[in-house]
Amino acid sequence: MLAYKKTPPELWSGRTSEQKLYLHEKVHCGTIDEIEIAENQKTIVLLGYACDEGVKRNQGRIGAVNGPDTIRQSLGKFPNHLEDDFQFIDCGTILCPEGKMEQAQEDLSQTIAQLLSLNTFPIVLGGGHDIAFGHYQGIKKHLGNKKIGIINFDAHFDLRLNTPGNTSGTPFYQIAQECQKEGAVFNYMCLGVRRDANDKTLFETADSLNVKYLETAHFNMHYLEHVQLILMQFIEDVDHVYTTLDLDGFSSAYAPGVSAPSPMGFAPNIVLESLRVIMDSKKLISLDIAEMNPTYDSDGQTAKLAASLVHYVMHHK
Ligand SMILES: N=CN[C@@H](CCC(=O)O)C(=O)O
Ligand SMILES: [Mn+2]
Ligand SMILES: [Mn+2]
Repeated sequence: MLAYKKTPPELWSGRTSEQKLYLHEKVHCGTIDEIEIAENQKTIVLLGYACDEGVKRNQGRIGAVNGPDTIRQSLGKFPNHLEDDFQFIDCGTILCPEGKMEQAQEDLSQTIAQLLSLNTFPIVLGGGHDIAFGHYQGIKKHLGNKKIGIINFDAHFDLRLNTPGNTSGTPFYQIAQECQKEGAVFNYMCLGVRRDANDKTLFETADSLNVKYLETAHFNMHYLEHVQLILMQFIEDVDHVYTTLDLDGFSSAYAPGVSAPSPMGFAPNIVLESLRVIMDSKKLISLDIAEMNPTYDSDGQTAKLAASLVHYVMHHK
């Protein structure tokens, strides 16, 4: 691995108790090689991807390099409702030395494949949305020829052509290209797409790649039944689901701390309802949260939202 940082346990802090009432008291920090898993034990592993090189290349506002630690600091203060025999591990952060995004993605991919082979459930904290390319590669390494469905909650398709180079705006185009080369189906759904944040060519690319998507106007509680239905139909067609949550899909009223904010973005309740459908399917193999940018956060509210999402997923696994 090119660059990696073990999480210092002091990063996790909060109220103290005798009964591990808080997540900072439940978590164990260690490298992937130190993880010991008892047979049949449920294990959730947090992994950081501290990289905003892709955002920089995409002409965005940098700062997401500090996303993973900020989410950890917020999450540590949350209550722990996990069963005693449930393991919660923080296996550190993949770093991205200046300009080395592709190497960081490769390191992420290797680590994800290893975590999945250990039968754990990874939750990756970003970092720019280039996290998705590395994360997907790792899942694919582990699953071989199985059908992977990608569900992205995002204001953006992130289907920009990577001919000028890979960025935080190209991950799903890169995956689509790879699927095409291998003669595999590209199973990609994007929920919360903003017409005012994706140009005409991106909609054309999405259509030509048979991407399933819902625009923000139709991704809210008024359309709950429809949202549930299209999610169930999408999930039925694949063997496993990889979910990626780009915080910039949320309205900036909820998530100001991102590289590219969305004043007219979606609200948390429809995301939680969607996550419930995904988790009930029992096909969710791995998840990440992208684009946490503490530089632009206000009163830690985006970090808290990200931590709430992690908390929700952890407690429904
Ligand atoms: N990760 C994706 N980012 C968006 C950025 C949009 C913007 O700069 O406003 C994209 O490329 O589409
Ligand atoms: Mn994105
Ligand atoms: Mn986005």
